Amino acid sequence: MKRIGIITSGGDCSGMNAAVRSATRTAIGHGVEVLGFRKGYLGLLKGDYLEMTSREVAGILHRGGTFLQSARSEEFRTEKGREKAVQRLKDLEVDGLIIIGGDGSLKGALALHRLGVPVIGIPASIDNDIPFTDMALGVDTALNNIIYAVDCIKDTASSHDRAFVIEVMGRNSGYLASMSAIACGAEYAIVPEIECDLSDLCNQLRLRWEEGRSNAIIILAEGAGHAQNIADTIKDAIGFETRVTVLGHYQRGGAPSVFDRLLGSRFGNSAVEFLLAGQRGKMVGLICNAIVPTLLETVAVSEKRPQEELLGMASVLGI
Ligand SMILES: Nc1ncnc2c1ncn2[C@@H]1O[C@H](COP(=O)(O)OP(=O)(O)O)[C@@H](O)[C@H]1O
Ligand SMILES: O=P(O)(O)OC[C@H]1O[C@](O)(COP(=O)(O)O)[C@@H](O)[C@@H]1O
Ligand SMILES: [Mg+2]
Repeated sequence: MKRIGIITSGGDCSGMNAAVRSATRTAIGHGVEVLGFRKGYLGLLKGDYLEMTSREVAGILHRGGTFLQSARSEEFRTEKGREKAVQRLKDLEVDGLIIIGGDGSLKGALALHRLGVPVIGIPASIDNDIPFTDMALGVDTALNNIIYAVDCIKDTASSHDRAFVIEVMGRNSGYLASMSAIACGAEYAIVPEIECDLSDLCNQLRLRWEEGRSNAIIILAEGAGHAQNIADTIKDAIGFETRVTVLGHYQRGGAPSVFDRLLGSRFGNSAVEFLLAGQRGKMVGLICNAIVPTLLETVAVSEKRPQEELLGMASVLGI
């Protein structure tokens, strides 16, 4: 291979820059040129790229987001769009592509692989909903952001005897909600994977209220319910004064944690090594602390569910 491309696609997350830097420098170390396409599949379709040098990726390791920028592209979802992307790669004499992104971007990577493009995917999404990797890039930093915010809210909740419903990200994934509930000692986590019985939640909070616990933290994954409705239901059922905080995109930014810097560096390095060694249509994943490649075909048809024992632990520790 003489020239490869790199893109960051879908929801951005901290650690993407570490992966771009590592992949770029690994390729350059092998004498391979690197093009960094801007804004994910959008830049690929437009032919909007940067010629990546070792200097180009200097000073980005500690920065959140992605300096290549990210986007969601409707055109790439169409067959015509993907054929245009393949032609663009041929015109630019790009022999292989590293795709850093979430579940959707990795499905796009599989589509390109089926069209004959040598691709390796890197899982990057704060949702941690991608199978065949214990952790995706960005998850650890997002969790650290959340626990900082929840700890702050706990101080004010206890000062005023209030219950807070704190909405965290995860439209279809309860990972951030359940793990942050354990890490912050929240009373309850509401996740999309498990039906929430609001009357049961209120009964439990009432028991605690009667025992003298006059504040509560309920962490809600954004896809699992409406924060204000839940807060109103708790207020009506128990008499707790309630407040809602939506953490929103704050969770996705900020300097990557040590874990995400190391993971991004390992993913970027292995992705290029695998690509140059002739592996095709695979995703690198972290499994039992080793970087393991899995076929994108397998990743696409598999589902990652939150670990039942951790969800159970979240409810037991909230007592
Ligand atoms: N099934 C699919 N086939 C082809 N391309 C896809 C598919 N799903 C997503 N994509 C492409 O990947 C982009 C990012 O996907 P999205 O789901 O929005 O984010 P993420 O990768 O973070 O999950 C989409 O805008 C689209 O261009
Ligand atoms: O960036 P947007 O368009 O506001 O989307 C928000 C969604 O992106 C995420 O932050 C990350 O999801 P993806 O990595 O799959 O894009 C979700 O938790 C959230 O629901
Ligand atoms: Mg996604």
